[in-house]
Amino acid sequence: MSPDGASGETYAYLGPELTFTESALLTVPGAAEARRVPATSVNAALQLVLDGEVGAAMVPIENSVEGGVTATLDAIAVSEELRIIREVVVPVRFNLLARPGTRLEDVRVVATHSHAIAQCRGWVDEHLPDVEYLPSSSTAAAGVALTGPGPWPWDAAICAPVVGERYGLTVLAADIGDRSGAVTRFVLVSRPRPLPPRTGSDKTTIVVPLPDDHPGALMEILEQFATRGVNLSRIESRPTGAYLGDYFFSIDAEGHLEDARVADALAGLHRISPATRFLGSYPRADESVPSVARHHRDQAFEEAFRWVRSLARRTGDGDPPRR
Ligand SMILES: O=C(O)C(=O)C[C@]1(C(=O)O)C=C[C@@H](O)C=C1
Repeated sequence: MSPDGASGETYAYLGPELTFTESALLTVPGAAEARRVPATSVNAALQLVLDGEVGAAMVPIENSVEGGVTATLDAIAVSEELRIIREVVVPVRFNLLARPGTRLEDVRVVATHSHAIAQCRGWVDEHLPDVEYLPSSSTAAAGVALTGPGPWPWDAAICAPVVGERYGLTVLAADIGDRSGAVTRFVLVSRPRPLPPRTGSDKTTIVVPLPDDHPGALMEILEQFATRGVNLSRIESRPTGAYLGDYFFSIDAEGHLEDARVADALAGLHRISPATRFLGSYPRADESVPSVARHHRDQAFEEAFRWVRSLARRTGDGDPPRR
């Protein structure tokens, strides 16, 4: 199967239609024509991949205001069978939508996704200080629920503007996000398959369990990247769930597994934390190319290894020294 979009690929995503996740999926070449299966949660979307019902799933992983999407971070951290093959970054803008005839002062209960309310908290506190908030499985699900027959569990929904346009809902307030320029990052996740080729502008996601509880353990992890000139674009600690204080680190590093500096950093991590897991190398959404010092480039690693091997030969008649 091809890495994305092309012939025969099928997709799951956090649905229903008109979620931000669907708009992320529609940026994948071929996805608009492909079979797309909406799921009611991140876990349900990933399960469709694991069950072989679809080839890949688009799920949110990180928001510029609210941070990591823990459902995704945890699900991909524990499964041996999931790999990230692509990332997509989508701008997020929110409208407060209601059935026609509803006025702002009528709104007692608002529903939306937990990441959306967190991004609109300032506006809601200022304009609807007494409102009750109900979490919904996605922004679009909260909007769609207002279009069915009553009784309605909430008076208004915080959604992408397109939800109002599609369903004829009234815009009670537009662009209510607290931070203009907010973006959410999504990842396309499949079962293990050949890695997307190295582009020179790539990211590698890994999970590193904290090896054992001793001073400097986190420093040892970070050193593996620092000494090889590998920049990190995200590092988050998540509880393993086993007991209080047991954590793993979810890390995005600049570069591809085929970059010698990244492969060498992973080898170092494996030595200090053997349960380190590789979750994929894939092209960066922003296409930015990291500046890599001469001594961290592939050629410098190759030359250095050649030099080390040559030392053994120079000690005698060509055979490595005996122990
Ligand atoms: O509810 C949606 O529309 C989603 O796609 C989920 C989600 C998220 O998980 O962060 C995506 C983008 C926005 O930040 C708010 C909600």
